[in-house]
Amino acid sequence: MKEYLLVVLALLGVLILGGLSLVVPRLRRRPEPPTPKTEVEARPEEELKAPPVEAPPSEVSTGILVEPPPVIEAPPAPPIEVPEPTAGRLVRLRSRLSRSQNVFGKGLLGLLSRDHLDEDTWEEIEDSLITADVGIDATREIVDRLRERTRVLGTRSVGELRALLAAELVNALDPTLDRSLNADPKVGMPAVLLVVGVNGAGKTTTCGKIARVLIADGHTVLLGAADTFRAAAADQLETWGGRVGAETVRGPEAADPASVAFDAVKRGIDTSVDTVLVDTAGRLQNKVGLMDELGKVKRVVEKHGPIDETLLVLDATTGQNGLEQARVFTEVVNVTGVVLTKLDGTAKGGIVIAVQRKLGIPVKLVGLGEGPDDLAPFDPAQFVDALLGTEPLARGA
Ligand SMILES: Nc1nc2c(ncn2[C@@H]2O[C@H](COP(=O)(O)OP(=O)(O)OP(=O)(O)O)[C@@H](O)[C@H]2O)c(=O)[nH]1
Repeated sequence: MKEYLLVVLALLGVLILGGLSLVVPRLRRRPEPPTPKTEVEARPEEELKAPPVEAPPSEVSTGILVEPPPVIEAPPAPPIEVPEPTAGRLVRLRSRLSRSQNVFGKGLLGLLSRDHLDEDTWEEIEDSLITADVGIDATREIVDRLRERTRVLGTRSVGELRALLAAELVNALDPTLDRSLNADPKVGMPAVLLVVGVNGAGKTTTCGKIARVLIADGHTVLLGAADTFRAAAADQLETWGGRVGAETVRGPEAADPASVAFDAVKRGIDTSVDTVLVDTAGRLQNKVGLMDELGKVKRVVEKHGPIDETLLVLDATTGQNGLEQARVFTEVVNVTGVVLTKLDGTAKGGIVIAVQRKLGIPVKLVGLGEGPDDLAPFDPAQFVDALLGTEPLARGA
């Protein structure tokens, strides 16, 4: 009996120990926080079910032709612009000369209208002209002639004085000079225009604007990007050309400018355009190597035939300093015309007179703003009318 009791107790002990080993680990383990459901998991199952995909009916099984996927067309090329006509541009842009108008129209006319034109007044007139960059020699001539004519005239009305001043200024601008652009082709050969000047004068912009001037006047034009020094210049020129449908010939970066210019003229001959306009890199007149390079561009282009026009682009805001630069250019290439840019940004509009006197070369075009058609053929009478604020038809000089 005792033995039987011991066996029962031993069995009970085993059962109790076994039960504890099952319960204790459960009690020790801390419950894990529930992991937040992702947005997708949070959505009801129904929602997650993809809509049923219908298989396209097969042509074989249905006998119906399946349309091919639509062809995505390239965006249409921007329309070719029609540049403004060149006639009347200077009249349209006359207000751009407002800073110079203050000197000539208001300042000079005010002085001339004084009751007594004494020595001090004449000195003031002289100073105004010199400040407006007319240049000393031209100023002396203009003032001497004005003194003489006002003395002869005796009493003077404002209208008469305005007419006298206008006549003297037009005379100083030499209205007899030929200012037309030589841009007409010869038999089998386009006219070739070379555009030169110092850095930042506005050559590339002016090339683009000249292309528009020529196209407005009925020419076909090809542009040559021989400014291989400034990486963006060729892109800039190409954009200008693209707007008016003119092709641009360019070379690889840092290519020999003479070879790009040569290729451009060759392409112009092959495609029978009327005019090839060659843009060159800006260069300082005192850099001998760069000036020699310009001479080479000219010589290489001339293997095709003579250059018809070499335009020197001058920044009007550089005033008298620009004149010395200009002189050196005329020694290296045969400059036939001047383009005076940025006249809209200066009160020194008299620089037109000084440039022509110093270089003996006509100003053919003037830049009066950054807009694509803000380049005008230069006309002395219209320019003086604009400077003096005179109505074009009212000027009786
Ligand atoms: N206000 C005004 N700005 C002008 C005129 N002509 C050119 N410019 C500006 O002058 C700046 C220089 O023009 P660019 O054509 O790049 O000059 P660039 O001579 O080719 O320059 P480089 O190749 O560096 O020698 C540009 O911001 C033009 O918009 C103008 O008549 N009036």
